Amino acid sequence: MDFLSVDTIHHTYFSPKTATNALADISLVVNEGEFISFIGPSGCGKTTLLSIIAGLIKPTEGKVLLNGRPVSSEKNQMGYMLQQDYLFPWKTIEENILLGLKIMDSLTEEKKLEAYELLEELGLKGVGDSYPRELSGGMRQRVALIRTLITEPKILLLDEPFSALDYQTKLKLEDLIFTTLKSLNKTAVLVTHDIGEAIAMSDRIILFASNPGRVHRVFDVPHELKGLKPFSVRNHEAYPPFFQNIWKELENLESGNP
Ligand SMILES: Nc1ncnc2c1ncn2[C@@H]1O[C@H](COP(=O)(O)OP(=O)(O)OP(=O)(O)O)[C@@H](O)[C@H]1O
Repeated sequence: MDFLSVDTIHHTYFSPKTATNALADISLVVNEGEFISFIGPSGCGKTTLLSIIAGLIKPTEGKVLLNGRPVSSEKNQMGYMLQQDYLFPWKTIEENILLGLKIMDSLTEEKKLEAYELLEELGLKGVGDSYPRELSGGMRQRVALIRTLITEPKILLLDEPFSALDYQTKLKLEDLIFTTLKSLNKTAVLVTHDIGEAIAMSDRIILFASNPGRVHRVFDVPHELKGLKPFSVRNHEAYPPFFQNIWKELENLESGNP
C-alpha cells in the first residue's frame, strides 16, 4: 500500500466575483521515509497543495490518503513547520515545546526527557528555561522543529522553513534538520524557492507549472547525491549539472516557454 497518496487533486478558490483554478489534476505518491520538495514559479499552488495534504483545505476534487485512509488535520498525522517559528513569547522554550502535548493531554515524564534529549541533539542544551526573545532566529527554528517532532507526526510538512534565516545559518540548519529527519526515518515534504536547498535535502523534486498549478516534471535526485549531507551535496561534482537542468526548466516555465 502507498504511504502517502495524492490522488487526482483539483482545487479552485471561489470568491464572490472570481474563481481561481489553483491546482489541476495532481497525483503523486510519497514513500515512507522519503523526502520530496515542491518547487515552481510563484503562485503555482505549492502551499495550497501542502495545506490539502495537511488536511487543512478540502480539495474541490480528489483525495489524499495516508496508509489508505483519508488524511485528517485532527489526528496529529502531520507536523507543520513554517517560515516563522510562531513560538509564544511569554512561554519558556520547554513550555513552547511541550504545549502541543499538554493540549492533547499526552504529556508524560518520558516526553519531557525526550524534549531535553532533542534540545541537546540539536545543539540547544541549557535553553529550556529561556524565552524565545533570548534565542537567535536559527535557534528558534530548531525549537520549532523539536516542538513539531515531539508530537510524533507521520509526515513533516515544511513550508519554506529556512527562508527567513541568513545564508550561513540556513546551510547549517539544513544539515542538522536533514540528519535528524533521516535518523528518525521521517517522511517530509518541503516547499522552497531555492533549487539548491531542494537538491540538497530531497530524494525527489516536483517542479510545478502555474495557471493552473500542475506537475510539470519530476526529478529524481542523482543517486551519487542521495544520503550525503546537504553541505556535501552542494560540493559534489554531480550537483552543478543537475542544478542547471532544473534551473533551465524553471526559466522556460517562467518565460512561458515550456
Ligand atoms: N485563500 C485564497 N483565496 C483565493 N485565492 C488563493 C488563496 N490562496 C491562494 N490563492 C491563489 O491560488 C494560487 C496558488 O497559490 P499558492 O499560495 O498555493 O501558490 P504558491 O506556489 O505557494 O505561491 P508562492 O510561491 O508565491 O508562495 C495563486 O493564484 C493564489 O493567488
